[in-house]
Amino acid sequence: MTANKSHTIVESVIEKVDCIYERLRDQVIRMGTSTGSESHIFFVFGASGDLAKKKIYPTLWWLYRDGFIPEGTHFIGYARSQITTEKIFENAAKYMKVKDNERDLYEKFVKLNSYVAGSYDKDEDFKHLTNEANQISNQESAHRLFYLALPPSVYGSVSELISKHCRPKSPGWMRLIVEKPFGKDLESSNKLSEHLNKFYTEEEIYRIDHYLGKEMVQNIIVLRFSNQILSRVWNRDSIAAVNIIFKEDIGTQGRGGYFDEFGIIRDVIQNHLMQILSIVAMEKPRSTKGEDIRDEKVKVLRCIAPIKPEDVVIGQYTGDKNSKDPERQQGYLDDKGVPKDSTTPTFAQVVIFINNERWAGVPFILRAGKALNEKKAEIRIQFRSTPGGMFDDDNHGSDPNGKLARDELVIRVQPNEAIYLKLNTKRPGEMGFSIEETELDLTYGNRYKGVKLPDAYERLILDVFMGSKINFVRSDELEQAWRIVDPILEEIDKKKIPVIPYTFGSNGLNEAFDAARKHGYIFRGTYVWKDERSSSETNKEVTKAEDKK
Ligand SMILES: NC(=O)C1=CN([C@@H]2O[C@H](COP(=O)(O)OP(=O)(O)OC[C@H]3O[C@@H](n4cnc5c(N)ncnc54)[C@H](OP(=O)(O)O)[C@@H]3O)[C@@H](O)[C@H]2O)C=CC1
Ligand SMILES: O=C1O[C@H](COP(=O)(O)O)[C@@H](O)[C@H](O)[C@H]1O
Repeated sequence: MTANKSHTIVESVIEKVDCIYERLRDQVIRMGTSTGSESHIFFVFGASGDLAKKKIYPTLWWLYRDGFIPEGTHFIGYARSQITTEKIFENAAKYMKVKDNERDLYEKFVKLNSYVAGSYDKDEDFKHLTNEANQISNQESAHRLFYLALPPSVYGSVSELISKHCRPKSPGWMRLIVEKPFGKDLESSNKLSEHLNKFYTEEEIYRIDHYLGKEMVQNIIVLRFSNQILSRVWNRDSIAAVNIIFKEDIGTQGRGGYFDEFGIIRDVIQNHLMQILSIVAMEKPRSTKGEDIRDEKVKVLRCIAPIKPEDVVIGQYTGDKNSKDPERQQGYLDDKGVPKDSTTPTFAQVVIFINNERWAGVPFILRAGKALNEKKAEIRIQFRSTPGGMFDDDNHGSDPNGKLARDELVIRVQPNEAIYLKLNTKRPGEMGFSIEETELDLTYGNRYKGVKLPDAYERLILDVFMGSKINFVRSDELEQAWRIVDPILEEIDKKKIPVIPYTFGSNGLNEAFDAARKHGYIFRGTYVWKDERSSSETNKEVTKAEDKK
C-alpha cells in the first residue's frame, strides 16, 4: 500500500469518528431542548474531595470544551468545607489540561460553576441548596444530575435529602450517579439498594463503574458479536482458560484509610473485573439496548457459584528496601491510614467457574494487585492446545517442552489499547517446519493515529446526560457480583486465608501463578509482544515473562 493510500484510510477513520462525535453532540443539544426544559444543573457532591478534583471537574470541562454539554447547563459543587469555586478550580488545575488557546473557553466554563457549603444530614441545608440552584438556573424545572463523589458512609442521608428537597419541578427529570463501593458485602449492598429504592426509581439511579467506560471494555461486545471468526470459537470447546488481569505500579498513596476497610477484592475484583467477566462470558443480547445487555450479564453471573477459599490467593505488599524510589520503599503497613497489624489484601487472585453449557469447566482467573511492577489491565483468552501432534518433532523455538504454543487473544484495556492474537507461524526464511510464535497486532496507537479515545468518565457522564444505561450497573447485577465474592470476603475478614507478603515492584505472587497453572493456564515465557508505540518512544520491548503475567 502506498503511503498516500494508507494516509487516506487513516484520515477517513478520523472523519468517521469526528462524524460520530458530531452526531452525539447534536443529540445532546436536541436532548436539552426537546423536553421543553432547556437547562440542566449538574451537582457535584463531595466537591472538595479527591475524585472531584482529579476526575469529575476535569471531565466536565472536557465535555464542555468539546461541545457535549447542553446549552444552559450550570454546575454546582456541594460539600461541608467552607471553600470557594476558585479554590476548587485551583485544586483541580493540574488535572484540567487546559491548552493556551482554550483559556477564554475555560474561563466561560468556570463562570458556569458555583459552590454551596452545607452538611450531609440537615434538611435546611438541602432546602438552601435547592433555592440556590433555582436562582442560579432561573428555572425550577431544570433537569438535575447529582454526582455523589462522597464516602459511602454518607450516601444514605444525602440520597434521602436530595430526593426530599432537590427534585426539579415537572417536566424536569433527575438522575443520581452513585460511585462505588456499592456496599461492603451482599447485606450492606442490599440495604443500600433498598434505601435508594425508597426514594428513587431504578431509572433514576446510575451506579457508575468507570471500567465500563473504557474503550476496550466497550469493544468486547463488538469484537465478540460482530466477528463470526470469534463468535464460533467463544466457548469451552475451543477456550482453555480466561485471564482477567489488573495491575498497578502504585501503592495506596495515602488512601490506605479507605482501602483498609475494603481490600483489593472489594475495590477492584467485585466490580471492575466482574463486570469485564460478565461481558466476556454473557450470551448474545437481543439488541444493543441497555436492558437487553444487562439482562444477559445478570444471567451469566447467576450461573456462577460463590468462590471457594481454595481458589483464592491473597497478598499484601511490603516495601522494597533496595529501591531508590521512596514510594517503593514504603510497604502497605507504612501508609499512615493503615493499622500496623492490618491483614487487608492488596493483591488477590480468584478462580471462577461458570456452570452453563458454554463455559462449564473453563477457569476464569481474575487477578488484581497494587504495588506491582507495572500498570496494566488486560483480558487473555487462551485457546486449547492444537491436537494431532503433527509438528511434535519439529523445532518450536525456545519452548523447553517442545510443544506448540497455544493461540491466545489478548485485549489490552490499558495502557496503549491493543488487541493482538498470538499464533504460530513458520519461522520466516527457515527450511523445514521450524515454528515460532507471532501475532496479528491491532495496536490502536499505530492503527488509529490521531484518533482521540475519550476518558472513561467522559463517556459515562455523557451517557447520564443522554439517559443511556448500557454502561451502568443494575441492582440485580450488583447483587449477583456480591453473592459470588461474599463467602470468601467473610473468610478473609476472619483471617482464615493466609496473606502472603510480596515486595513492592514484583510481578505478583508465585502462589497465584502456580494456581493458574494448576487450573490449566499455560505460561510459556517464550513470546515477546513488541509494543511498537512504547518501543518507538523508549526502544523497550515488553519482556517475555511480564507479557504472560
Ligand atoms: N478518589 C478516587 O480516585 C476514586 C474514588 N472513588 C469513589 O468516589 C467516592 C469519593 O472518593 P474521594 O473523592 O476519593 O473521597 P474523599 O475522601 O476525598 O471524600 C470526598 C469528600 O467527602 C467529604 N468527606 C470525607 N470524609 C468524610 C466523612 N467521613 N464523612 C462525611 N464526609 C466526608 C469531604 O468533603 P467535606 O469535608 O468538605 O464535606 C471530602 O472532600 C468514594 O465513594 C470513592 O470510593 C471511586 C474511584 C476512584
Ligand atoms: O476504582 C478504582 O480504580 C482505580 C484504577 O482505575 P484506573 O482507571 O486507573 O485503572 C484504582 O486505583 C482504585 O484503587 C479503585 O478504587
